[in-house]
Amino acid sequence: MELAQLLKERRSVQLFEDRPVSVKLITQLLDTSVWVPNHRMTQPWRFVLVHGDGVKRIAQTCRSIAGRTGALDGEKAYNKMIGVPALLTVAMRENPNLAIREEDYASTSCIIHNFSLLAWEKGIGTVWKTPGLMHQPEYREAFGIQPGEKLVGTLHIGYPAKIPAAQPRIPAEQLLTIMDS
Ligand SMILES: Cc1cc2nc3c(=O)[nH]c(=O)nc-3n(C[C@H](O)[C@H](O)[C@H](O)COP(=O)(O)O)c2cc1C
Repeated sequence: MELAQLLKERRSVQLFEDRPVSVKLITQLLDTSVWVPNHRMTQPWRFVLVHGDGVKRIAQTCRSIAGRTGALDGEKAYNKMIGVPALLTVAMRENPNLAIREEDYASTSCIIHNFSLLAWEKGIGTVWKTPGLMHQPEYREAFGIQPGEKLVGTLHIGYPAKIPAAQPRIPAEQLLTIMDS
């Protein structure tokens, strides 16, 4: 697939087939995804992949957080998670220097999008999730996220059961200022 087509046709997928995604393939895609630009080459990222019975454990954690905080319907939170074949949580070491931290976040975000595109090319769907509950200690603990690490998000990964329609983008022409002097 041409890169331009891949960029435009990738969608965030919320519903997945009940079919596992190979851990070997995910690892290979990740190994390509880390070839991002990274000022100072800090490479502050790390990944936690949860699949199989692990997803059930995370779904139970989400239900328990929802029950405790009352922010979400516990069963809804559980059911949303239990249907996801694989969860990839991306963590980033938080540099005390704000400028470096922002650069690091930019690079880590590039990895996530690289991964989503490479996965899409293989017929695998993803969605980058940053739910409110990911800031809760139990969610961080469930993925083994350490103090001093930013949880950048959790990617839901699987073969798409439904591909959502594209949401229109503002043409870049309307957002572009060109200066020639
Ligand atoms: C930083 C970031 C956080 C996101 N968090 C969520 C989320 O928590 N839940 C969700 O359903 N989608 C989330 N998304 C996906 C967006 O909703 C999605 O990209 C947007 O609706 C456009 O759809 P598309 O990716 O299919 O083009 C997130 C995307 C980004 C970049």
